[in-house]
Amino acid sequence: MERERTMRVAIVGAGAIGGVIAWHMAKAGQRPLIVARPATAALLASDGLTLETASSAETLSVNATADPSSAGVQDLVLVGYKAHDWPTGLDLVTPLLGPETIVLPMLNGIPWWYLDGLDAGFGDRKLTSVDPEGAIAAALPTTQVLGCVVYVGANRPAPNRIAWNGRKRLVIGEPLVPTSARLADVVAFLQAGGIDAEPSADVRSAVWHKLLGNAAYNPVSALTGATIDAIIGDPALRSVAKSIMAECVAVAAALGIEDRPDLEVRLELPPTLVGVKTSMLQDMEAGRPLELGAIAGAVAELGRRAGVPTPLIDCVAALAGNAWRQRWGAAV
Ligand SMILES: NC(=O)C1=CN([C@@H]2O[C@H](COP(=O)(O)OP(=O)(O)OC[C@H]3O[C@@H](n4cnc5c(N)ncnc54)[C@H](OP(=O)(O)O)[C@@H]3O)[C@@H](O)[C@H]2O)C=CC1
Ligand SMILES: CC(C)(CO)C(=O)C(=O)O
Repeated sequence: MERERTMRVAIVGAGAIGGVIAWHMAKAGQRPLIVARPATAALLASDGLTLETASSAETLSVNATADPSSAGVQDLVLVGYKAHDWPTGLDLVTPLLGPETIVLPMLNGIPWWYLDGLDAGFGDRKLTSVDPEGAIAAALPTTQVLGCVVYVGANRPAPNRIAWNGRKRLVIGEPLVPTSARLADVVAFLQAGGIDAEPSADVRSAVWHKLLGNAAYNPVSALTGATIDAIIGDPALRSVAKSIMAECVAVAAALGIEDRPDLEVRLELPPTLVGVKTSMLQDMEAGRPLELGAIAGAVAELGRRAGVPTPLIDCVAALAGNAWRQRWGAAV
């Protein structure tokens, strides 16, 4: 309880997900420090952070800075970058870190730390598709990281305005041990901040559970413009999504994940995802890079190491990357 009151907490990257989490924590009175690039930080500091839903909009004042070194060492740093922004975004994260700081990466896909701590011989621990130069692993020892799986639906129509579709669930777990006191502390702190945080004793299984949907829907949505319900409702796209899920399950099984989901059940649509554009479709429409490395490339990379082919994942990712280049004219 004492730790809860005195915890120094920063949220780096207040995009759609960081914004939803920051807004709820601010609403609960926790006032985390938001660290962002200068334009976003200035707007947040002057105009506050607005969360809008289908029926409401509320603006809260927030603490925001573009200068993490002025903030000093934090107890907990939540990071809301897309996977490919982590290497360049480290500059805003590292000044906040001391030896005891816990880093909570709120991201989709296979995280850079995935192979650290696994006994099986799948080659070295570096995942080229998500940490090409090893910069993230070098800056953030896995001992300081808590794994995190994000169940939130949101987009960001303006840098200080978040459109929220609902859900604010974070599944959090230790990468190297099943549980710990710090995991319980972080979960309790986030719950006190209004976040539906829950601990997982097997965060890698939780990563795969969520990834099945992202791998199946996000690249297909970027290619077709379809919302998730439209993909599931179209027999041909549903079949593609199901086959991608099957490839993911095969890779996960080869890596020792025991969860064998019924894919027809996995393809049932939760009401919260009706009409939802995936984050990758939002990126395709806005000309922002696609998060293909973490959501498709890393599955393929792990598959290669474990001897499991992923031809459909490779094909759909190649098509989505090519479609982005055709539309936006640069490398992705
Ligand atoms: N959106 C969604 O519904 C969901 C997203 N996710 C996952 O959550 C993660 C975050 O996604 P989301 O919130 O949508 O992403 P957004 O694109 O909305 O936000 C990304 C944030 O990162 C910041 N950023 C990017 N590059 C840098 C950099 N080099 N230095 C500093 N800041 C940087 C941006 O800053 P700036 O303000 O300056 O632009 C922005 O605040 C992703 O892995 C995504 O897949 C998971 C579930 C649902
Ligand atoms: C589950 C889903 C589709 C929710 O928005 C998501 O994770 C994403 O958009 O990347």
